[in-house]
This record gives sequence, structure tokens and C-alpha cells, in this order.
Amino acid sequence: MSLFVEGLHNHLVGPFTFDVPAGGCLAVTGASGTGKTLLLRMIADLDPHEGRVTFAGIDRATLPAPAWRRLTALIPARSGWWADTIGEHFAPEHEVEKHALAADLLLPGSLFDRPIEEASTGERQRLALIRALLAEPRLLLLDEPTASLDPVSTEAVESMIARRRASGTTVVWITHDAAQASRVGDLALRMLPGGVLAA
Ligand SMILES: Nc1ncnc2c1ncn2[C@@H]1O[C@H](COP(=O)(O)OP(=O)(O)OP(=O)(O)O)[C@@H](O)[C@H]1O
Repeated sequence: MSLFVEGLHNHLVGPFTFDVPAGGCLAVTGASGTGKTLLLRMIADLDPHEGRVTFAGIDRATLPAPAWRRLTALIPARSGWWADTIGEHFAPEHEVEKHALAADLLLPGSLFDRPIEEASTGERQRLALIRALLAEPRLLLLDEPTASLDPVSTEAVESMIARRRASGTTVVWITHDAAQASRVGDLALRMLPGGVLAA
């Protein structure tokens, strides 16, 4: 399912116009504060904005919000957690799959029994990714998903996203790592101050 963004802007950043084909990955780079997160949040419809977002040929404005939320997942740089233990954040029907995804991301299965306060930043990042992937989104919006990870764990995340892309999931991936941007992205956008995009 392809993503088409046209004239997307708010009072701080934009307008942005680009498209990402089905299964493609747009790598977004740029200095801190140039509006990368705001771009993701506007695509996800989490912040007020103007402009058009079309996914799989459907104008997002015509979709009820719950339908859009089922199609997309935004994984923020800092994930939100509300229950005491990690496992409580996962539905019982995902018991088997969550462990499989955790193993793929080099996380021990015992982690799910532990309090969330004990999870490291890098563990939380991977757990947030697992939580999002269990819902099988067709559009993944990733905000620096490997910022706190070592090279081996980073590679595990990149491989997992590559597998999702192979089954048609479309990705927008924010990164500060130019090498990662060229590894994971088949399209690249660089944000400049003022939210202008350069290819
Ligand atoms: N709710 C808000 N109200 C006012 N200004 C905001 C708001 N959210 C973000 N900004 C500002 O908009 C600009 C872009 O923020 P954004 O978080 O998108 O940057 P970024 O490129 O993702 O930065 P980083 O690489 O540091 O994560 C920043 O100057 C930020 O201070």
C-alpha cells in the first residue's frame, strides 16, 4: 500500500509533498528540531495540520479515525507505558508471537515478567516496536527506533523491518545515522531548518 503526502503542513513545519511506494522505506534525516517528529505526527493524524495524506489510494480524510489507527503505527522515540509489569501491556492472544518477536530482537522472554521501570531505554524501544508490530500495521512510522541500541540489536531491528517491508508494509524511518539511512531507505529526505525537504 503506497503512501502519498501532499502539501502537509502546520504552523511550524512544511509543506511536505512526497510518495512512498508499497513496501518502500523513506529515510528521513536532518538536524535536531527541523520537524521530523512533527512530520510523522501529522501523517499519523496526531497533531493539527493541513494538507492531504493518501494511503492505499484512500484519502485519509475519508477514513474514520479507528480505521486509520488500525492501518498505521507510530513508534515514538519515547514510548508510553502505563501498567506495572511489561507483560501487562500485551494482549493474551499475542503470547506466542510476542515471544517470537522478542527473540528476534534479542530480548529474553523473562523480560515480560519484570516491572517496566526496570527496562532499559533500548529494551523499551524494542518492546514498543513489538507492541506495534503485533497489530500488523500496513504503514510504520518509526521515530529513531534504534537510537539507544548497540550495533547487533540495531541490525536485528533493521532485519525485522525489512521482513515487514517484504510483505508490503510501507515505512517512514527517522534516523540521525546517515549510514543507517542509506542502509534502510530506498528513498531519502533530508529536513532543513524550516521544514524544507531536500532529496
Ligand atoms: N507542540 C509544539 N508546540 C510548539 N513547538 C513545537 C511543538 N512540538 C514541536 N515543536 C517545535 O517544532 C520543531 C520541530 O520539532 P520536532 O520534534 O519535529 O523536531 P525533530 O526534527 O524531530 O528533532 P529531534 O531530532 O531533536 O527529535 C522544534 O523546534 C520544536 O521545538
